[in-house]
Amino acid sequence: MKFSEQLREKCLPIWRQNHQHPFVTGMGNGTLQADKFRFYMVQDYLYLIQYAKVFALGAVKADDLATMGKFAALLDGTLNEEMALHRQYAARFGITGEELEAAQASPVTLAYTHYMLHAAQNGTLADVVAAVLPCAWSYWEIGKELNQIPGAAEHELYGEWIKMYSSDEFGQLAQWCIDLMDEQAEGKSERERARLEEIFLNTTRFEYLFWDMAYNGEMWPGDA
Ligand SMILES: Cc1ncc(CO)c(N)n1
Repeated sequence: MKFSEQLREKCLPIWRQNHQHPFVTGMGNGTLQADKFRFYMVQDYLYLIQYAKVFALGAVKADDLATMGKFAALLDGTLNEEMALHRQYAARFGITGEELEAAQASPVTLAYTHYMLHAAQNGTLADVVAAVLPCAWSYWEIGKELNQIPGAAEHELYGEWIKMYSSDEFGQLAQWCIDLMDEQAEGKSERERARLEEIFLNTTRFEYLFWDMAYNGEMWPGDA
């Protein structure tokens, strides 16, 4: 079994919980309240700013030009395509790009992004990939699953989200991360593989916490 398959298998219970989270199922059947999505969109924008930096660290840690170029493409895709979706949604909610950028990160957004940056900054290229893989892979799977629901991709609010994450373009980037994980795990010691598993497990858990934080509008104590 490929290393990436082993990772996914080990996290399967949480992986399934991510797919079944009411935020996710609510986007699929259109019942998610718009204010929950608005909260998510702002937090996800802040998340993506830091996530983009993890891709930049991937370029720093790569030791061949092809891999550097791919991380540069992932960085560009995040800042200029994925975040353009968020900026469009924000405009519909009456929020400007500047307001988005200046928003306050929630405890979970901060913990998740700092965890990824810490793993990437202190680790090898394999650690960088293990940190970002659940993000790209689970969004692609969720996007494809929601896209199967008749009419979901045409929903006036959630349709664009579903189209973006189920797209072939997003899927190709996710697949590239999966393949790079397998390539990087080859020849690594048991100890190193265990560390990669731990990082993958933790960011998979953070994906769940992120959906939950968005669903419940969780902010800092004392903040609305
Ligand atoms: C929290 C989170 N995980 C993954 C993605 C996919 O890029 C995203 N936009 N947000």
